[in-house]
Amino acid sequence: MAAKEKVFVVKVGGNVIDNPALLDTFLADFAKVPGRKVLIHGGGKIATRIGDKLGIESKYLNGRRITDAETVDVVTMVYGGLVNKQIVAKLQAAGANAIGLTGADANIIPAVKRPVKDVDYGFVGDIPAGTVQTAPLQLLLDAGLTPVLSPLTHDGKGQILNTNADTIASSVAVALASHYDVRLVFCFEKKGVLRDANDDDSVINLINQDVYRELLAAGALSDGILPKLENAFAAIGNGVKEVLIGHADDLRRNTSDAVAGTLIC
Ligand SMILES: Nc1ncnc2c1ncn2[C@@H]1O[C@H](COP(=O)(O)OP(=O)(O)O)[C@@H](O)[C@H]1O
Ligand SMILES: CC(=O)N[C@@H](CCC(=O)OP(=O)(O)O)C(=O)O
Repeated sequence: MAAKEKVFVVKVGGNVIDNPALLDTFLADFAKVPGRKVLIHGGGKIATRIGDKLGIESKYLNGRRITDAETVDVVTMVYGGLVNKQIVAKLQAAGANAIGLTGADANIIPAVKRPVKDVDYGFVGDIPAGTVQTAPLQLLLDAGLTPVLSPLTHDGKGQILNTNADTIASSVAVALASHYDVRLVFCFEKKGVLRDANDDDSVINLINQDVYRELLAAGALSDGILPKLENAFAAIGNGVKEVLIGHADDLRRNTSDAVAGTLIC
């Protein structure tokens, strides 16, 4: 069988997006990543700040934003508009022919509103296995374009849903893995997953299920690192060839043969 072509699926998070110098360096590096690539961005921090200005308080539970009717409007404007279009413009300036999309565009990411159990997350979308549509992404990639996806999905009935950007990255990577050799790289402002969240140099180079359980039991993981690891394991368990979690400044290394940060296996 012929070897599959390679695709890099890269996710960049809110702390990087909120730091203009870090973001510019990251986007310049991303533009230079050779071959087919997809960027997924977050922007939670900016949505929180703009929500505050509008008098709309942000509430999170288990790393997910509780998204009521007012909040879904804020995140639609911030993720689908401001953040997505600024990233696309910067990538164009850096020489990558980027095209910015939400998961509603071309029906790339149909989702299901999270059912109310103990908690009502509001307009938060879960992505059922096998629903991401790869055909539009393949068309764009074949045309030499670089899709830039915001963390918005839709329910097929006209409602935009807010979906954690790490979940989007993992689901897109898994879907593309049927067609390509996929390396998924989560980029944030730490050098990797840390054994001690207060010690930036305590990076764990390799995390398997046993180490993951041990870290959970030790209480070493909190906030946004929880959905990141859940999504990283979902990707590696469902056909994605390589999954890395590292610093935005290490993107060049993490899209080459070298690895900097945490490898998930
Ligand atoms: N053990 C840990 N290793 C790394 N980050 C951790 C750890 N425990 C908690 N965190 C927190 O998780 C955050 C990463 O999640 P998040 O802010 O959602 O990332 P992103 O910017 O990619 O969206 C880090 O900024 C850090 O504050
Ligand atoms: C449901 C949910 O929590 N959605 C996220 C989407 C943005 C995101 O994931 O941004 P980061 O990658 O910057 O954290 C939120 O609104 O915060």
